[in-house]
Amino acid sequence: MKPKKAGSVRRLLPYMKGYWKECILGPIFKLLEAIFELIVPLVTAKMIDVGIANRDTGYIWKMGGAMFLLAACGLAFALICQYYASKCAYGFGTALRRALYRHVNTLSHSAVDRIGTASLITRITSDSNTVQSGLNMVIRLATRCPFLIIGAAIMAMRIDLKLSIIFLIAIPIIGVLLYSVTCWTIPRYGENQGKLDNIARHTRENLDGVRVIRAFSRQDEEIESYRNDCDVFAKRSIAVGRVGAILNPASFFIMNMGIVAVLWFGGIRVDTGHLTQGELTAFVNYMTQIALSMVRMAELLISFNKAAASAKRISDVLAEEPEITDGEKPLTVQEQAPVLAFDHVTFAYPDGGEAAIHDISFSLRAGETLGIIGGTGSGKSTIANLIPRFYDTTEGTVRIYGEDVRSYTLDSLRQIIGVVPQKASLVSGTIAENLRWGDAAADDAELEHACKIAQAWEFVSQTSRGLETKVTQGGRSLSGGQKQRLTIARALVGHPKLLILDDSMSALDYATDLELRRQLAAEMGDVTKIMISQRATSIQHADHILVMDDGKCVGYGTHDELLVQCPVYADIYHTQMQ
Ligand SMILES: Nc1ncnc2c1ncn2[C@@H]1O[C@H](COP(=O)(O)OP(=O)(O)OP(=O)(O)O)[C@@H](O)[C@H]1O
Repeated sequence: MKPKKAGSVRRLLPYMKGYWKECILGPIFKLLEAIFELIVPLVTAKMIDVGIANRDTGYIWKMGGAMFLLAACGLAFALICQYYASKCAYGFGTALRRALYRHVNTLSHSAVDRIGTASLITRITSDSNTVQSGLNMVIRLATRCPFLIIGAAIMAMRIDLKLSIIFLIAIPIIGVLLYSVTCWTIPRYGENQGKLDNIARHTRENLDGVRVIRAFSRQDEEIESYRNDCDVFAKRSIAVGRVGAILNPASFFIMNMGIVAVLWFGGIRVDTGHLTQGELTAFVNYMTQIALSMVRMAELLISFNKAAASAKRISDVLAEEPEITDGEKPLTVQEQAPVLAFDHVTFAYPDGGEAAIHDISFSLRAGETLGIIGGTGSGKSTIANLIPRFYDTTEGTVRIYGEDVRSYTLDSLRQIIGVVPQKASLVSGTIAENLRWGDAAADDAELEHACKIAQAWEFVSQTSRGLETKVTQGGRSLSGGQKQRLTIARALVGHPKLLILDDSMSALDYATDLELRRQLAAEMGDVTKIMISQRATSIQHADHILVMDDGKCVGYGTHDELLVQCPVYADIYHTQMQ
């Protein structure tokens, strides 16, 4: 197994491809807006010192017009910047979400188990949105705020250097405040997203298991437990928000105290003739610009920190290298070689402790059927999971047509295998759309044929729309047995060479189970089948039966042989026959 690498925010940069132009032009237009903003106080000063002092109405109108023009240009530049920022941020967000979704689909089952589906959903949705908003904010403010702070400070210093000492004291105080709050909040934003994962996991489990919750009258307990998760998230978010919220008023307070000082000492300097009234007004305007920019800078930092925490979480997923890597050659059918062989296979789930199966060996030729039986948790599904490489073996080799499954490309390997998982799962859409997952090109006649073998045609044909009947999310509109039959039909549509039925007939009544097995034998005689079941009657006619107990093979042979040689099998069979 490849070690898990830590993600870095730099990993997200490639998704900016195609948006660098907007990312550069946006801040340039914002800078132009800021330059116009810096000129306004100078025009105001002229208006007061020349226009008002000399009661020159024409001059006042002229300066008023200049201010209007500056404002109009500033607005136009701001709008252009907003356009570029949105285009870049939304484009980047979309590319990131797509890449993340694509990458999650390449991850091995163990990586998905480790990260958790709920956390993956939060990362694809909430975290991507946070990064997207953060980028939008950075494009709009990251250059403008420092530029305005430095620019306004220089302009103010040009007006009166001595008076500037006041904001030269105020700015570092605010800087220290910003730095301290940022250092405190950054790690907490990351932790909070983790709490959001808990809420997502809880929501998912509760919605999936809503019927069980009602059956056990657990609504009150589940609501209480969900409320606790939400409370923890809310409390932590409020705590971080509170500290973040100090920034605005504290920065304003410090800057406003500075403005009071400027007005106080500036008034004295106006009296002594060192400063004009217009210059003092311009000075105060620059102070206000600095204050506002500092506050916006604080908001930017908060937004940036949130985005950085989310970017790290996304990057961690992107850093996961697919453990199941593609083999080199496409699978080709070899008539002479066994279709499937397990050669001393041992497998332990990552983080699962002891091996789930130990030293399993068997071999199957074309058209043969293997029945696997054993108690709960004995390792039956684990054997099935290793064939299409949902997991790779820890020791030993799984071979198809005589070659290690790892040598084949995943697509060609999985194309010849029809898997019917233990948990029947369908997606929203029509029955036909679900069945065509097996083979997108299959026509209606093929779908009908597959349904007939899987004993699904009877109920499908009875619905008013037949194959075009809608299936609700997860197949909730169907009974357990109907879902199982459709998932079997879906696997058959793909014309597999190897069919794996993982306890897929448990919801069928005995007569349907029998008829299904008859049809499979008659219509799919050349297909190699693995039938996992808890029912001895479902597998007793198989060519070979593998008996599993606590991860070990405790019997291998035909039904008659095992009745004599394998006490575990004999026990299961006789108990079920009673
Ligand atoms: N994703 C997983 N991560 C860790 N351990 C797992 C995982 N899946 C299964 N196991 C463990 O591996 C062992 C074998 O599980 P497996 O699902 O193969 O049993 P099974 O015989 O198919 O059981 P059942 O008949 O109940 O479906 C069990 O102890 C189980 O707890």
